[in-house]
Amino acid sequence: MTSPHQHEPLIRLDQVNLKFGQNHVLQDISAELHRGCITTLIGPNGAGKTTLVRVVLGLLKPTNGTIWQEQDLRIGYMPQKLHIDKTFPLTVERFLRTAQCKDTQKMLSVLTDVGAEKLLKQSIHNLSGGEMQRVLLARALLRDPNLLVLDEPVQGVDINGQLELYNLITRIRDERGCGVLMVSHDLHLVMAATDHVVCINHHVCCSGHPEQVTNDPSFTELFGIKGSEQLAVYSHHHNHRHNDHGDIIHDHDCKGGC
Ligand SMILES: Nc1ncnc2c1ncn2[C@@H]1O[C@H](COP(=O)(O)OP(=O)(O)OP(=O)(O)O)[C@@H](O)[C@H]1O
Repeated sequence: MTSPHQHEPLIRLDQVNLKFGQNHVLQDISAELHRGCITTLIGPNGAGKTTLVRVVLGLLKPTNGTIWQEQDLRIGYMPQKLHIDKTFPLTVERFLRTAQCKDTQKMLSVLTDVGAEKLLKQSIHNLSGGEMQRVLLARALLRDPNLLVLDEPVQGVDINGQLELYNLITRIRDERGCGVLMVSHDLHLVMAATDHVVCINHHVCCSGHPEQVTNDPSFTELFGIKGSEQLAVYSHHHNHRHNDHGDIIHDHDCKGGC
């Protein structure tokens, strides 16, 4: 979908810092999210990805730095995990109602958008990993978001299911023209459809366009030609290393990576 508003900024972070006590988790983070643009946030365990997402969601206030957001910003959030007590009977319909939606037609519409319209009356406890992710995505769409925030959306899903979910996210972006911020735990694989990659390890290590995987035999072997065409490796060009606390050690021959 093309729109005159495409690529307009939705949210802008400028020199954002956040400390939990002595733990300086976010250090001078500057980034922009745009309409119609998929931004993928990558980085090692404990790098501050989820913390940054929580700042974007407005759940955490930065220690210092500024955040500008468009007046009409509506965020749809898909969490990393959801713990629902197995003894608590819950259908997909009742689960979607927890997003303040009582309109069954609207629920069916978002479930149809994610290819899960048959699941409305199903117990949430009987869903496969991929079905659960689709239902979580449908819930995020109920608010008609112009920014979708997805924390590890393919977690617990097999490789074919992952590719399907990535395709689905791209289609939703194309149809709705919304911006997408996606957290990925994988340093090596980001989908080719990602427009922008931001790698953080407390600070922004590097950011830019993902590189297309073309003739890498291991990718072709793992994912097949179709899959490898859709996956890209993000090359890291660092001019620094980190010590054990994540602080920067300037080094023009960076061996440590992010
Ligand atoms: N509410 C909190 N209070 C104190 N420390 C926190 C809090 N939330 C996160 N942290 C700390 O901040 C650091 C970054 O955590 P965060 O969850 O943002 O990392 P992450 O990059 O998302 O990690 P992972 O890839 O493992 O999910 C960690 O050291 C974590 O212990």
